[in-house]
Amino acid sequence: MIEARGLTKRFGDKVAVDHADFTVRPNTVTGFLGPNGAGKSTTMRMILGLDRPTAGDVTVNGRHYRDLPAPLREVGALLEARAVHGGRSAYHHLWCLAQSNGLPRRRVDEVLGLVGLDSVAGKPTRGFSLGMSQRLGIAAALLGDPGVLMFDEPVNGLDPEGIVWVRRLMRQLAAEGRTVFVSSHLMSEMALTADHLVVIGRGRILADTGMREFIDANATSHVRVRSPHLDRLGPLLAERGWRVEDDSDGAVRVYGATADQVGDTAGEAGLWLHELAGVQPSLEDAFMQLTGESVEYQAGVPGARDGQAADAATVAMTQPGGKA
Ligand SMILES: Nc1ncnc2c1ncn2[C@@H]1O[C@H](COP(=O)(O)OP(=O)(O)OP(=O)(O)O)[C@@H](O)[C@H]1O
Repeated sequence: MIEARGLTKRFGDKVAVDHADFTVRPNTVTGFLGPNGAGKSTTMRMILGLDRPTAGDVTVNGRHYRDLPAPLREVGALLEARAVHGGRSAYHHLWCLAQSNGLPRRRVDEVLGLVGLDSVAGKPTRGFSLGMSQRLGIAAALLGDPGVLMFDEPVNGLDPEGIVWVRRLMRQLAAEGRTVFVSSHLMSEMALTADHLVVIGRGRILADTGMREFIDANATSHVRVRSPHLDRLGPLLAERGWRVEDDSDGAVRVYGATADQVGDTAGEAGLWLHELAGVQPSLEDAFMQLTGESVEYQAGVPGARDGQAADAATVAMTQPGGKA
């Protein structure tokens, strides 16, 4: 279990983490989400005692990291996959870590096998791809067989097979009763991996909630409709009080209605439909909705208002079939 209370970190004038309260529980994969610069790495570094909080507190299993008698046996972490002495082999790197934490040599072989690096164990890590470095970082995190695991962007640089492997590993570690805290920018991946979410924006905790609850609270389902008669159907739908917005490729999104209601409305008016589908909101939809305001680095998008974030660009309200 990881518990943060009032956790705060300032770098000069910059408040990187601002009175953060959250709990990361066992038996669960907890996703740590936030836009670039939101404070994820700083939070993880404070959990591991690498950065000292300016105020507040964070504990692992009720103790500060620095007070843990055998840290690697209690917490395993992957923060910077590349932060490995490049001249050492993967085996040597892990063996050094094992020795300094009183762990047996056989554990090095076990974790190398677990992450699929046994065939390159003797090679210097400077020749490793980012994906191989990630696997080595995961091996190091697992070395002490700890109950608490933290991974900062673990699927960075991994190929699709590697991504599926990490997903299964995280879920398996949680199923074994461990506390798994993982950050990732890949929303679709996070949606498949995490049960619980801690969302941070500009250093503040914006949500600490279940995955389903988070999506339901921050995004709405809609009905996607394509029709050669949108110019007539749109006003009919709007008359019934449903919100109609342009979707991509000439389709529209209808909010507030079920697919049956939209289909019936079209049928009663004798209008053809080429597509009618109920669409559940994604984690990405909910995340963008919640964090749009807390994006620190915003990119301009052609056609968007000044300073509007590319990812946070909102779908323009239009008359169905008309122009934005
Ligand atoms: N050592 C430091 N000195 C000054 N500012 C820092 C330092 N470390 C982080 N920051 C600032 O604190 C804020 C939070 O940074 P942090 O790296 O924790 O964010 P993050 O959520 O991990 O971002 P990313 O997803 O881009 O890795 C940023 O504005 C960053 O520039």
